[in-house]
This record gives sequence, structure tokens and C-alpha cells, in this order.
Amino acid sequence: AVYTDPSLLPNSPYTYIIVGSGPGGSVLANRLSANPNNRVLLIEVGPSDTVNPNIRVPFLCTTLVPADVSYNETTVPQTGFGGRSIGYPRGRTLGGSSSVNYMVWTRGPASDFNRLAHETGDHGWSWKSLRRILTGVETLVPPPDGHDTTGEIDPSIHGSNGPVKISLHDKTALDSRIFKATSQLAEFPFNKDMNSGNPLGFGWTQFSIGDGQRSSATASYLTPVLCRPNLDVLVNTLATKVVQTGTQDGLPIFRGVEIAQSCLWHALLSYCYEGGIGDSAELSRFNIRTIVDLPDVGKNMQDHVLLLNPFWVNSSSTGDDIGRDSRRSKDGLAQWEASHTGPFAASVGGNIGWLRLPKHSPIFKQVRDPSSGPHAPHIELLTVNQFFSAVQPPPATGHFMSIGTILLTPTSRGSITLASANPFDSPNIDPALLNSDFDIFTMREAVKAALRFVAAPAFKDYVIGPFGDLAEAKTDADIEAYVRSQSSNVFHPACTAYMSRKGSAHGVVDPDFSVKKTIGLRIVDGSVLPHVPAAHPQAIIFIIAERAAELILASEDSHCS
Ligand SMILES: Cc1cc2nc3c(=O)[nH]c(=O)nc-3n(C[C@H](O)[C@H](O)[C@H](O)COP(=O)(O)OP(=O)(O)OC[C@H]3O[C@@H](n4cnc5c(N)ncnc54)[C@H](O)[C@@H]3O)c2cc1C
Repeated sequence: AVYTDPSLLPNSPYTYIIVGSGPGGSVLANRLSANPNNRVLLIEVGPSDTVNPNIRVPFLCTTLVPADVSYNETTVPQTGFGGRSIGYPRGRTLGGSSSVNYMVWTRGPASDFNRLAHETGDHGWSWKSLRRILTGVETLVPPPDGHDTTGEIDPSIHGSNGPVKISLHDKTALDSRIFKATSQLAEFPFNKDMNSGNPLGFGWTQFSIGDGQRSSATASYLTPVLCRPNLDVLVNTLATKVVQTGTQDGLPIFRGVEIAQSCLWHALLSYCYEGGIGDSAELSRFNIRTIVDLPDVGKNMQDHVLLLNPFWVNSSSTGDDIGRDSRRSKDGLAQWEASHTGPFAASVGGNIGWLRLPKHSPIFKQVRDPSSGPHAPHIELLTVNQFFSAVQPPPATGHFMSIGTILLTPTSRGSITLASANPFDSPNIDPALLNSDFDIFTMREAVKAALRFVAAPAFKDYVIGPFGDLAEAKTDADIEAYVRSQSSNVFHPACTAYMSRKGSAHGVVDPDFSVKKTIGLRIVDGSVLPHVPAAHPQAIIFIIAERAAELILASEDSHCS
């Protein structure tokens, strides 16, 4: 059941308390409560996802941040962006960011998982070992327009019985030009299924959309099991502290959580030790006693840089007029409400190309290739069938195609640090975007790749030319200035509690997700990844959470025997 008032929770103790209902928390809540002997409590600071009806409507994803269902944080000034701070939204509702995201569904390169297996010494992280989970999280369903998807996806590598519904988007006039370009330019080959483990090339994007509706962590993992008597979900409640409840063999045991609702405090346990887990130097700056000294907490942060490049096009079959013309917008929503079809059944994202920098790029004389292997991309080109920009408002007239250029393998590392000892205060968020020579080089090359792509004969008479500052960027120096002044991020932060080998002095969690030097505490979300994936990460977080649940349930079995 879902509760808004902690005093109404049943009195019996919980086997597991999960904080946060994003893909990580929702998968755990579902899988751990499948054992009727476990009592599970899921705590979410945001409201139920029913408070905002736009969540279910794929095309309205752009209205969800900033909004009532998101954290609307800001980074510290980014040196690589010429000192600009940028908005840093996250979902703050049931389903977490999976309730506000753009629903792109990518598993990433197989070598990303194989590198995780190698670095953690746990073979269970290899692509081959995870195959059952890769398909087990998803069910492939037809696109909203029901078109024949033969040749656009390989159904044999997808699931047919998993919780998250995935599908392709409806056919658009732009799709045929994009795929014609792949047959004209050897640099951009067609890839039938970017989720095969080898994403390189241009292909049809898969989305976490089923039957024309968002398939969020809530819709897929949580709602179907809310009737379980051993699962309680508490919304509108901030977990302010994990509570130490004892010590065993010199290690602190954490088996409680302190919560608050608008400054009304409750303890799910009656006693606690004051203190923190993290870098002791940083904790002591705020007079917080160190319980566990783990210097890597909050460090090593990585995120993808995004630059949206709009091009004028000679076509009215774009999404631009829907936003401008209230009648078309009303009709689109009415169609979606009636049948879950039409323009509102699709996200704004289009097709994706995944590219590597050429082997002989001069930057590799200076920097070791940060990608996980020869089939892993450095760059993503994401097409959007309308004007789309993080930094400029849409023009009042004209039609556009936008190409998002994304840096997938940054070498910069930033941090999230405390701004105060008050858990209600925002932290300092510093993703350190474009802070290295590799990162700026790669973004420059990404923009040049986008310009080469739109120069394909397939776009002749269609693309009129680049819009705004891109039109003036002729030299490498111009492009660099354009990149630094117009880039933002894609909301994929990772690595701030990274996983390392058991016994390693570095890292924050062991391969079984246990926080090092503690008992009873695990972290299961995107922060445990040692490298930001060369992909949009939500599918990967569903996958790692499924494995976490398997490991936890297996450890229960071994305790019983
Ligand atoms: C605008 C946007 C667009 C995106 N687009 C895509 C996309 O198209 N494809 C893709 O693959 N990825 C996308 N992402 C990223 C993806 O959604 C996230 O990587 C993924 O949801 C992360 O899952 P998570 O479980 O780690 O955390 P989250 O989904 O962020 O969930 C964390 C939850 O925990 C709650 N919480 C945190 N702290 C507390 C506390 N102390 N007490 C109680 N509750 C707490 C939060 O409110 C939140 O609901 C996007 C993200 C954003 C913000």
C-alpha cells in the first residue's frame, strides 16, 4: 500500500528499507517483496506520480523538468562552459528520473559490462553472464502506429516477458532520409539493433514506451505489486539519515533510517549514533563525526555533455508546429487520450548514431583511449524532428531538425560535496563538464561529424542550413567557442559511489553493492558505476538493480542453509 503519513505504517519491523523509488529502488522493492517472508518499506521524498498527468504522455516529457515532480538543482560554475552554471534536474516522484526522462532505452556496449567485470573481479558483471537479465527486464511491443518493424530491430535479442515495455517510434518522413544517408556515407553505417552489445552505426532508437504510454519504474515494477501485503511505500518523506544500530567485529551496523516530512522528524528506530560516512576531512568541515572514512564518497563524478545543433529544414512534417499551434496541440492530446496514438505517443528523441573517433586522431598521442573497447562509441548523434535546444527558446516560425552531439566517454571527473550539515540543503554539484583536452576535442569532432552527416545527398533540398551560432562556426576555434557557450548535459550523472574489488582501499561499494567497512547498508543506483556508460543509462540501472536483487536474495538463502 502507499502511505503519506509515517504514523500510519504497520508496526512490525521491516526486513529491508529502501530509500528512493527510481529504477534502482523500484526493482529492489518488487524483487525483494516477491519473497513473502520479507517485509519491505520503500521511502520516496517526492509525491505519487499521479500528481502530474503529463508523466504518462511521452511527448510531454519536456514539461517535466523543471516541475513539481523534479529536483531543480544548479551546478557550481563550470570552467569548461566559460563559468556558466547549468540546471541539473532529477525526478522527484515515484519512479524517480524514470518518470521524467526522455525514455531512450539503450543497453550500451558489451565491453562496458566486460570492463566492469574486469575492474571488480566479478565475472557476473560480464555481458555474457548478464544476458538473462538484459532480456528479462523488458518486453518488446509494437510501436503506437503498429507499423511493420522488420529490419528496424532484432526481436531475437529482446525480452517478451519483462516488466518494462519497450518499442520503436512511429515512422516519420525524417527517418527515411536518415537511413538513406547511412547507405550514402560509409562513416555512418546502418545498425539494425543498437542494443546488441555493438551499438556502432545509426539505428532506430528503442524507447521505454509501451502502448503509447511511458513505462517508468513505477508503471513497470511498482504499481503491479502494490497489492502485496508485505510491501509498504511511503511518499512525501525524506530519508535524512541512515542510522547506526550497533557494531559487529569492529564494523558499524546500519539497520535504521531517520525520516522527515517538512521538518517533522521520525526515527524508524529508537536510538542512533550521530555521524557520517564519507571523506573524514570533508565531514569534519561541518563538525560531523566520521563513522566510516570512505574518501571516494561523492568523488569521481562523470556525466555526458550535450550540445543540441538545430538545422533549418524545408518541410512542415516536423514537431515544431505542435508547440506553436494550440489547436494542433489540443488535437494531439485528444488523440492520445482516446487511443494512446499520434504525435503525443512518442518522445521527442528520434534516431541515434554511435561513433568512434578515428584511430589516428591526434588526441590519442596525448591521452589513452577512455572507451571500453573497439566496439564502444565516444560520440552519440541523436536526431530530433524539431527545434530542440537547452539554451535557446524555439523560434516563432520555421521548421527544424536538431542533432544532439553527446560526449559519451569524458575523462573529466567532478564531485558532489556537502554545502552544509543540513540534509534539507542542496549539495555542491560539480560534474566538471568539458574539463579536459580529450573532452573538448571530442565534442568539437562530434559537431563536425554532425555537419558531415547532414551534408549527405539524402538531406539535399531538405536541410537548408545550420541555425544560429553554429552557422558562424567555421574554424576549430569557432567550434570550440560554440561548444563551450551552448553545451549543457544529458542528466546522466554516475560514479559518485563507485564499485571496486572487495578489499580494495578505493571505491565505495563492493561488487555485491555493500558499502565498504559497514554491515547492513547497500547502494543500488547509477552512482555505483565506475565509468559513466557509453549509453543512456536507465536500462543499465534496471539491469544492475536486477542483479543486486538476485545477489541479496541469494545471500538470504545462504543464511538459511
Ligand atoms: C530530464 C531527464 C531525462 C533523462 N532521459 C533519459 C533517457 O532518455 N534515457 C535514459 O536512459 N536515461 C535518461 N535519464 C537518466 C535516467 O532517468 C536515470 O539515470 C535513472 O532514472 C537513474 O535511476 P536511479 O534509480 O539511479 O535514480 P533516480 O531515477 O534519480 O531516482 C532516485 C529517487 O530517489 C529519491 N530520493 C533521493 N534521495 C532521497 C532521500 N534521501 N529520501 C527519499 N527519497 C530520496 C528521489 O526523489 C528519486 O525519486 C534522464 C534523466 C533526466 C533527469
